[in-house]
Amino acid sequence: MRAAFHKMHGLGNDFVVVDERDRSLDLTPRRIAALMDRKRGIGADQFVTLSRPDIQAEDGNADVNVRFFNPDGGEAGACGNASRCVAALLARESDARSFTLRTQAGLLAARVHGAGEQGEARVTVDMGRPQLDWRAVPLAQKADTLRLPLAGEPAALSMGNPHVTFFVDDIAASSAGPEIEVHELFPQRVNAGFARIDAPDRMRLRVWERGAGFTLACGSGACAAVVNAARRGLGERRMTVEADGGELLIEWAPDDHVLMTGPAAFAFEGVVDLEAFPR
Ligand SMILES: N[C@H](CCC[C@H](N)C(=O)O)C(=O)O
Repeated sequence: MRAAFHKMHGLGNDFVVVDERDRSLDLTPRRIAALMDRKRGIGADQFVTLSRPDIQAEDGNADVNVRFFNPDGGEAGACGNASRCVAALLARESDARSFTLRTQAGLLAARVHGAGEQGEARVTVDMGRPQLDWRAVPLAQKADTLRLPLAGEPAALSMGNPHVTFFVDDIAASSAGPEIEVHELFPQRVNAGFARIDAPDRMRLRVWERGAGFTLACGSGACAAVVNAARRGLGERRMTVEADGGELLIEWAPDDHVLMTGPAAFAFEGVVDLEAFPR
């Protein structure tokens, strides 16, 4: 079975996007992982599938259903950079510039500001409300998510996927990612962000992503880091987040929704023979 795909990225956090709106593809976790393999497959940080929304769904009509998968084959409830890319893709198909994406995290509103054919679009996604309760992160036991009982006293929350944020002085020294990802406190594992506050409205951030390792940028991680910084009184509710791959603008709005604005770029398109990859 041959499948068309779009290779896209948000600040270097890159994705293979496949479209199942017209036909289902024979995708298994093992095949998805193989397609993301940078040596054997197309190569990407995450794999994204689009499918037709169920118009009977009680939570309102979405333009598209979106699922996100990590290189280890695990599924993630949210992916900020990929959400911007999906909106930019939809903006190439019509004159519309506002879209509703149904993800595991819920319905996300996206607005595309100028979708260039090959250039970068600038997209704002409403990533919804952060979930601050320990059960929502989730944690394995009751704890104050503002200061977890771990070295470095990080803060934790869910953006539809689990995040923990360490506030550090030396970003380069942040090497605890792999251990934190699989720490027993996080039954669904966790994305570990290391944030250095440079000004009340500016931070530097690196994220060891669950199932992927350090990436050039992490959209949901940037949302988590800004909310956690504001909760701790370390930053304002609107901050520029400087990732390795570039900058995102994050605002924890007065209505408790987190708005993320940044680029979405088209790299190339292709067709892949899925049978060449193990089921
Ligand atoms: N590794 C993340 C998913 C991708 C998040 C990141 N790429 C983003 O832009 O939000 C997780 O397992 O929850």
